[in-house]
Amino acid sequence: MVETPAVFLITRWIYRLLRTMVLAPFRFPVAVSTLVGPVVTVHYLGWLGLALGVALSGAGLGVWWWRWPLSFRSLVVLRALAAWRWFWVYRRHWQPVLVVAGLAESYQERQYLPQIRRVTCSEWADRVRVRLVAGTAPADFENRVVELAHGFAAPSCRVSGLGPRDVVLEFPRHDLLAEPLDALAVPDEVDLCALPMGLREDGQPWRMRLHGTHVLTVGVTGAGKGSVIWSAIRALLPALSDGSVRVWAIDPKRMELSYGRSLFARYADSAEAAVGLLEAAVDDMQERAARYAGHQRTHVATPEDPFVVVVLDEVAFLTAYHPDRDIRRRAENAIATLTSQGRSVGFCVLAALQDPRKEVMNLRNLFPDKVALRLDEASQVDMVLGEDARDRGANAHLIDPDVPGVAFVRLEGSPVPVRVRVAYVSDDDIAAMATEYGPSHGLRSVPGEGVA
Ligand SMILES: Nc1ncnc2c1ncn2[C@@H]1O[C@H](COP(=O)(O)OP(=O)(O)OP(=O)(O)O)[C@@H](O)[C@H]1O
Repeated sequence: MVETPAVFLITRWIYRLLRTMVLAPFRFPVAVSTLVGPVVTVHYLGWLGLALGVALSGAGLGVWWWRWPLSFRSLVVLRALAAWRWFWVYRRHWQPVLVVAGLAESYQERQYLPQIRRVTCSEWADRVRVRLVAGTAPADFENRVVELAHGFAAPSCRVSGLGPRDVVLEFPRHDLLAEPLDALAVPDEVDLCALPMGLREDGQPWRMRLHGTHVLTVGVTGAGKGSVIWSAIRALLPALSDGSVRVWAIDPKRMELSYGRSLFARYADSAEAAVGLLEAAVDDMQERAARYAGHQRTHVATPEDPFVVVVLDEVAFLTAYHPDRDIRRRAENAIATLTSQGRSVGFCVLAALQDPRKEVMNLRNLFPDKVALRLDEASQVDMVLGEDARDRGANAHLIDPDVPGVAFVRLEGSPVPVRVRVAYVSDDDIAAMATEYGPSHGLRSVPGEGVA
């Protein structure tokens, strides 16, 4: 083994120290001027000058905070917080946490650590930009999100790539989704590509697309699947009353959707009727597709050609649990046809499911969008959100049972799953929705017999 001579080590330390001192005013101009400014002031103007300077700066900051609180918050408060968090949390614990988590690399008896490049704070999270050790990959961090979150005392950690050799670790400081959300206000206008559903963990509204897609909501019993369905229906209400959107509902449990029955253009609660409803949807869809062929490539929702949302609660009842094989086969065929052909002609399936295993539901890949509420096992997360989702922090199997309505979803254009909480639409809300929007919508449903 070759030992590095002490003189080399000392020279390297001195070089590093000098480099830090020279670069510090450029890297941390505010911190350096806050430290150096008072010393220079005392030197040239004395203590009275310093007192005056402090008073003037304090007054200036006060006016800034009072007149422009938003810019004060982002340019002063959050930056000061970032500097503090960099120093107190990340810098201080960086080496032990990374070594214990197995993210430090060794080469020829020397240890190489990924370097913190920058820490920034948003209202809800810290973002730590990290320079990787050459020869390592972002996936090393993705595989250690649980260790990193615990190591820096954060509720979770999410990793995203930022060009070659750079990753960003996002650590929430507190959980904005801890409290339940009441049902959201009914929007004035319906945007089928962005229905207001709840809140994202970064404090932004969570909006869900229905147009041009199908959505599968998966979660154990009591995870909040009903909230996803009802929040979507609530966001559609104005379009239900003007007739440009129609909801066809299948309610095998006869519990979830029956409250709002008067909102649905069609409703079925028995297996036979449910399959009839699905097949009727396929017929309508195919008739529309034939009409559009060669004339129209995209669907625009109008009362003449409404956007049809087929809401399917506990889809496994039809595809796996029903004793009649013929029912299961017909249901699967109809769902597969609707999901594979319905998107461009204005048919959308919004389905809920408890158990995502293949033997229960082998059509899940026909749903482009998934909502993963609390799940039983890690392997189920892979089934719903894809194999890489847990590596990116989407641990839906670790969602606390005390926070129903919390889920992971992938937003458009981003591979990183986002944690959201769907608003809770209570039975009273549903009753009020049915009273206000139901009768004018003119429902014709035959309970128990299915298709109206
Ligand atoms: N978004 C939410 N926010 C807060 N609490 C919720 C939310 N969604 C559901 N809950 C609570 O959890 C309970 C169960 O919810 P819900 O019936 O929607 O779950 P589910 O997934 O549909 O279950 P099941 O499969 O048994 O029907 C509700 O009665 C309510 O108290």
